[in-house]
Amino acid sequence: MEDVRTVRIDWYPPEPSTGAKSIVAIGTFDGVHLGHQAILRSARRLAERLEARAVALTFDPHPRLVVAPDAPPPLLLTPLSDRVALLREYGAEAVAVLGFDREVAALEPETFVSSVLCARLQCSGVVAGFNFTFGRDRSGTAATLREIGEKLGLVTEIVPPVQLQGQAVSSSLIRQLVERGEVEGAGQLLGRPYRVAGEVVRGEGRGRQLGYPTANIRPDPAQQLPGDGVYLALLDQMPALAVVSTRPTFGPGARWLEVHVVEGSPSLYGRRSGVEFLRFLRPIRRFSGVDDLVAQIGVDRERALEYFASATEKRPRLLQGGSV
Ligand SMILES: Cc1cc2nc3c(=O)[nH]c(=O)nc-3n(C[C@H](O)[C@H](O)[C@H](O)COP(=O)(O)O)c2cc1C
Ligand SMILES: Nc1ncnc2c1ncn2[C@@H]1O[C@H](COP(=O)(O)OP(=O)(O)O)[C@@H](O)[C@H]1O
Repeated sequence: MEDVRTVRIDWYPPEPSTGAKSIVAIGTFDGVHLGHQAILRSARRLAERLEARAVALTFDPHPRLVVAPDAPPPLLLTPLSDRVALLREYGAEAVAVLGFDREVAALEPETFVSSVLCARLQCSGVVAGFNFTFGRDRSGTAATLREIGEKLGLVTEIVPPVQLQGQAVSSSLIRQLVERGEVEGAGQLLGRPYRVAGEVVRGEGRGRQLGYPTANIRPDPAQQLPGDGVYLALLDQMPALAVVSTRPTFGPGARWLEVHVVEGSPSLYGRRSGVEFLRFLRPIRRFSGVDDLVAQIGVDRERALEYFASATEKRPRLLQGGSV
């Protein structure tokens, strides 16, 4: 397919202002981590210099789902709506979401740049990460992008890898940390706590009987959940304990995310709530009886109260959504 007029592009906000030239920050951007944030900052700076608009171009579904359909699907750090919001928060004035399919994946690199970037996005400059690949068989690399861009008169910037404590920041590294329950490390690479959002649904009412009601959150099934464990967390900014488990004490079932707000009794059913994971507290255990479980939850709650008392003292912005 060399006619790209039919390639689907959704804009956020919906109507791009017509005629304005754009500087396009391009990538899958899952996680919108420190490396992605550096790309967005470069695009914003370039846009200001060239009096253009900073646009983030991202792909949905995740390209790996399309190019490797038989492999297990990658679990996302940021479902699309979160990703779009974060791209805007970190500097994109508009976000363009390219409907990624086999035809887009098969475009020649030159066609992608001239027809998608230049014709559809009115691009006058492009910014990508050092390891960006695109086009047929991922034959386009950052170097190819620079080469084609220069031929077409585009300003091109390639952002080198961002490192933290000697490690290159990457979505797959963050995914591994989240999966292992290392949410603090993941948060450092993201530049903010790892967040999972979803609707609060009714459970079996057991939590309330135990004296510790828990809001059951139903996340997007395509999002990576932290590994099983009890975590210090914020639920819509409220200090909380988040539990990821199969509830082994009551006979293992499906994996759930549930959250106990440590002070107060907010009414949460039906609401869309966000859980920010701050720190791993302990692994899940199978208790021999309900009394032991309740005693342990009491200890967990004490530790949470202590943590939040000292954290808010040291970092007053904690409860206003400041990074921890
Ligand atoms: C802070 C906290 C820690 C918990 N830890 C465990 C645990 O280690 N093992 C376990 O089987 N259940 C644990 N639970 C209990 C269950 O996950 C769950 O809260 C209880 O079964 C209530 O379920 P319900 O939502 O159906 O009412 C914990 C609950 C809380 C609030
Ligand atoms: N401190 C609290 N933390 C979490 N949820 C609370 C809290 N206080 C009240 N709730 C409410 O109680 C509900 C959970 O009660 P629970 O008995 O565990 O119910 P169920 O398992 O049936 O959802 C939550 O969805 C929320 O609306």
